[in-house]
Amino acid sequence: MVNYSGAAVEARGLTVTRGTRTVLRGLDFSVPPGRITGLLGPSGCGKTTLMRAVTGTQAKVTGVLDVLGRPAGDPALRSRVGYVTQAPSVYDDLTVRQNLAYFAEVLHPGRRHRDHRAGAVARALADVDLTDRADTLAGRLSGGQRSRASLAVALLDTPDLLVLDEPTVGLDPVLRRDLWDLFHRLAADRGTALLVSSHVMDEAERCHRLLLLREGELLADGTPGELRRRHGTATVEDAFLHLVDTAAARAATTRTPPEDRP
Ligand SMILES: Nc1ncnc2c1ncn2[C@@H]1O[C@H](COP(=O)(O)OP(=O)(O)OP(=O)(O)O)[C@@H](O)[C@H]1O
Repeated sequence: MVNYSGAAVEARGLTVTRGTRTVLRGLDFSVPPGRITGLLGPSGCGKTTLMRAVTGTQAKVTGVLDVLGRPAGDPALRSRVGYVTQAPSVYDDLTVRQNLAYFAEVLHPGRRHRDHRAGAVARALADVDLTDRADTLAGRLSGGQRSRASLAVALLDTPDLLVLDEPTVGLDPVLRRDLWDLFHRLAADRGTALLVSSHVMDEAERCHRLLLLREGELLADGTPGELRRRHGTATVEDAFLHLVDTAAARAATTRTPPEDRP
């Protein structure tokens, strides 16, 4: 269960520049514990950059960004924040169990942690339903199994915050459903806060809360139901399109000199 008070992530005026570009512009948002927060938006809008900032792997971050009550990137957060990037993070020439044992050893080296490591490896394998594949080389797994093996690595330390960058890309509908069921179990049973990015809008409906991002700005923040009601739409996707069109129209009006406006 969680051992911090308040939000898992609290951002105020979060701004990130990459190269000469401002990629995130003054974002205010929070990520609550025990809930799945979806981060949605078109390719290139800044989802990965936001996740990198939260996990302390992004340079040139300004504003306030607190994670589990500490500044993002604080060394004390290392074992409490799990991050799964878009690229699988397992070694192909090791079995799934050997991969997990290796990462567990990095996290908790030494003989005195041996029993703890064995327990953590067995639990992570069961969490992602790969126990029966534990002795298969990672290089021989299917795409979906490799994604789940990477997720198992992030689950080794039962993190309070799990940050997942497009975890369901390329998975078939059954695997996607199973993964979302797992995310819901982690949130409900362990109080884990999940921040999950996707550009698949039907996954938005599976989240408790949504952050809709476009060109580095937060277009909306609320539950799927709130977003649908606020914009009078049947789906979150329609609400998002409505917001995008409104933002584009506003930007066009701002660019047009007053004397040229009708
Ligand atoms: N190393 C970099 N240097 C400069 N700009 C970068 C760098 N990496 C990414 N960007 C730019 O930052 C912006 C946001 O990229 P980011 O990867 O965060 O978007 P995204 O929403 O995660 O996209 P996708 O859904 O395609 O993964 C993009 O316009 C991208 O071109």
